Amino acid sequence: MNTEVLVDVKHLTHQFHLTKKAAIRAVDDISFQIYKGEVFGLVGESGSGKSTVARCLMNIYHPSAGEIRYHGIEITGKKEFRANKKMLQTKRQMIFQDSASSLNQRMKVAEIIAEPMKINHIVPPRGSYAREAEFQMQYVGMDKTFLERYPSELSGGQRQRVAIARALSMDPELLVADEPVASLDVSIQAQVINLFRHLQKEHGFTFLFIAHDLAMVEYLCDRVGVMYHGKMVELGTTREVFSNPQHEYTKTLLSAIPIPDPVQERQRKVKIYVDTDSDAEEWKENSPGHFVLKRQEGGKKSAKE
Ligand SMILES: Nc1ncnc2c1ncn2[C@@H]1O[C@H](COP(=O)(O)OP(=O)(O)OP(=O)(O)O)[C@@H](O)[C@H]1O
Repeated sequence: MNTEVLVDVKHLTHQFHLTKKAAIRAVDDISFQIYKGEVFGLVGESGSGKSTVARCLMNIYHPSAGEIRYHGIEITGKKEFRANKKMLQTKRQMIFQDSASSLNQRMKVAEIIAEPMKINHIVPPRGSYAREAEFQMQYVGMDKTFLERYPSELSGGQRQRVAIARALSMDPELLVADEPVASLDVSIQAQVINLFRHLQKEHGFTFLFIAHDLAMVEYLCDRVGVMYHGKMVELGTTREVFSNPQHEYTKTLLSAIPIPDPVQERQRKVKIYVDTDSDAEEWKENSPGHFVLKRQEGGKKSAKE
């Protein structure tokens, strides 16, 4: 396995501030690396912080703490980001779960695919934007007749292929796909997953694949990180994690029929950190399904349930 590090995440933390005094810690001090050319899977239940990690990696969110290095460059710093903006915007591409809202509904497919090349002043390798769009469409298994259609005239699977074609038009080094098949029919999911596998092998991009479906992760990924409550509780090769899970949560995830555990269910609540006892009371009352913690100096927390 190539162990050249492309993305190096150290002590990444991200909080969403709900009010001046209350915040959700979506990602809580996690560290991991993504190697060049590998498929890295991020799994975990809904709300465990996967999308927040992805968005921090893509500079969509500015992390509350920690650092992210891409090719050794610290990209959370504004100065470094600006100095490397073109490389970071072209060489890292992201595909979202819902292509219906991530694609511009007023543009035809040909324009959608060519748009990032135009914005980034990239000369199309095949001579014209039209030819480049046609090539990318065929690369993702779609007929060129679709180029003249609007996203609303396509099925969910076709739209997701267009989103992939658009991302690949940038010749990315890192592709981040956040639950890219979650909104598709099961039969179409398999096609798109196979397409990802084929494209990754052929193109060789580094791939961060976010999913909650373990079968897909096992099929696609070289290594996997398991997230739980904003923490990365397990990290290893897919084979290691699937054959010998160490963390209780991973074991639960992997068991074919998860057994409901009232203690775990209680812990599964989203944590909200607040400053005072009265805030805690107020949040507790107004936020069923949340676990309210009082912030203490030195980072220690005490439960206020
Ligand atoms: N913009 C936001 N404002 C406030 N809280 C947010 C925001 N985005 C996410 N959160 C909260 O942060 C936590 C982590 O959310 P995140 O979307 O990163 O999890 P996830 O594992 O990707 O979940 P899913 O699989 O449902 O997308 C959740 O508690 C979520 O409610």
